[in-house]
Amino acid sequence: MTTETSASTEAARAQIGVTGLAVMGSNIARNFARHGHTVALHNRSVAKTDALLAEHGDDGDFVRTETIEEFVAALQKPRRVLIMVKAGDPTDAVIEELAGAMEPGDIIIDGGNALYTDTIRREASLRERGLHFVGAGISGGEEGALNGPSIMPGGPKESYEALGPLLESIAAQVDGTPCCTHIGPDGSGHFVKMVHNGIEYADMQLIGEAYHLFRDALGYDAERIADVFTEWNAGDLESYLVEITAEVLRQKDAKTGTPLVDVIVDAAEQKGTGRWTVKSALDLGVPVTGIAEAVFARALSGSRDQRAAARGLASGTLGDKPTDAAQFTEDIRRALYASKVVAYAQGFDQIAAGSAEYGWNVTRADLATIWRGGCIIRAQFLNRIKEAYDADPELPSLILAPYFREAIESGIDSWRRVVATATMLGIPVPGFASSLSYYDGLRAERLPAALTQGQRDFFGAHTYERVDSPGKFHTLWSGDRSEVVA
Ligand SMILES: NC(=O)C1=CN([C@@H]2O[C@H](COP(=O)(O)OP(=O)(O)OC[C@H]3O[C@@H](n4cnc5c(N)ncnc54)[C@H](OP(=O)(O)O)[C@@H]3O)[C@@H](O)[C@H]2O)C=CC1
Ligand SMILES: O=C(CO)[C@H](O)[C@H](O)COP(=O)(O)O
Repeated sequence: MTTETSASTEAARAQIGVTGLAVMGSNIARNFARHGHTVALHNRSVAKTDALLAEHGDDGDFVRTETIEEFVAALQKPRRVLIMVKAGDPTDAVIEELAGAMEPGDIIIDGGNALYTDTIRREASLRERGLHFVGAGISGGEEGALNGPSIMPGGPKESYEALGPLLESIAAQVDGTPCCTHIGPDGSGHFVKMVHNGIEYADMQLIGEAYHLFRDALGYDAERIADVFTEWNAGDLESYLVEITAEVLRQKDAKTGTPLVDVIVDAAEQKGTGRWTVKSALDLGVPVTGIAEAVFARALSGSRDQRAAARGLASGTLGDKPTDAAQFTEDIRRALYASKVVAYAQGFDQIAAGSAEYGWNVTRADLATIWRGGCIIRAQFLNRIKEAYDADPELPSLILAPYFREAIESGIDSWRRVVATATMLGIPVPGFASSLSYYDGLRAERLPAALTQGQRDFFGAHTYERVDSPGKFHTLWSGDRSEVVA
């Protein structure tokens, strides 16, 4: 049923309003309408509203509006408005305009990729004006927005009571459970979405490294590599990203007839959520090496002038390529799985640290549950993560969960062979290598940090702890080098 009436001609009847009708907003609006909700539509430039109605007006019951006043007037109370515009200043501008037209008790939801500290600020400021502000991470891209995204709403618990059923109705469903749950107060929803994207970066980087090894160590063409990823997608690596990797690798370029991947410039771009994740991890003191390497790998790939200037640098003596392709393929699979576990473990550690820092009480098992469907990192694997956190919500590291521990310990030799082989062939594998180093660091009996502490005490009297006595100590390095209690 299509209803393309103007809001000024009828009473407020829309259950939800969506402002910002680009890729994400238009598809989410259609998703709401397809689930039987009446949706008020608004976009800064009316052309997008009209295009949506012209192409998809049959999806359900829409209310066309042009101005913010008309838009707000079209909504049932308490009014619920989903903002899907560019993050940053545009979001602030839209919030300000909406807040001026809305009433206490109404709910503004920001579904964009906002920085969580902006969300904390916005929530506090709107709360003072009597409005509920919900920062909701939404993942799934265009397809997910239309057919069921993963939704991570933060904000006041009471606003979730008015909002939850609506959001859950359009979210992806896995085993009858919606991929949407209340995450916690203020910026928690956008924080976990940010870390989700950081994990997305790490996962993509690791898949890219596997592809690189197949191409340059085994000499496989894109089609053959696609076959491997397709096969892997039927096993414990089953995931959206592995699935689309095969599709991208199989795609032929219409102009040249060669695999599309071979004509795409090898410079990865980024909008910023991966970088935010790493900055936040630095502030929280959580080592997210897999995510950081992925962000830096994109930056390196994009340093085109520097790379062009460095192209003739010597490789040194390289080793032999693997002779047993089947064995090396299995090694790469196990290295990919183990490195993935590390990247997810680090991301979940960051979520625990952020939750503790801001007092959010985020339940990691709930996150694993709602990331099983709809989002970019959706994977079989997340069922195992959910089980691990269900069994022990305070698990010190995902790596220690029996299932993951077994997977890593049984694949450790493969992991080492892959990193060693890549190093001997001059193939960069920052994701595989740093994950392995993290794993070795985590399990180490004794790290060289003792020396770091000694050096710090030497040049700055920063003190150290002893293995055999409590308290802090300092050596009089520029005196008689005796030790004093600090
Ligand atoms: N694309 C994706 O796959 C995903 C995107 N997101 C996030 O969702 C949000 C929407 O993404 P997407 O659909 O790609 O759209 P864009 O991020 O490209 O934003 C375009 C929309 O923002 C509106 N806009 C821009 N500036 C202003 C302004 N100053 N005032 C009012 N409206 C403004 C545009 O209106 P106009 O038409 O008038 O220019 C248009 O509706 C973003 O925050 C994005 O980060 C989240 C998950 C996935
Ligand atoms: O939020 C998303 C998915 O969950 C976007 O797809 C993501 O922003 C893409 O990031 P980038 O452009 O930095 O690769």
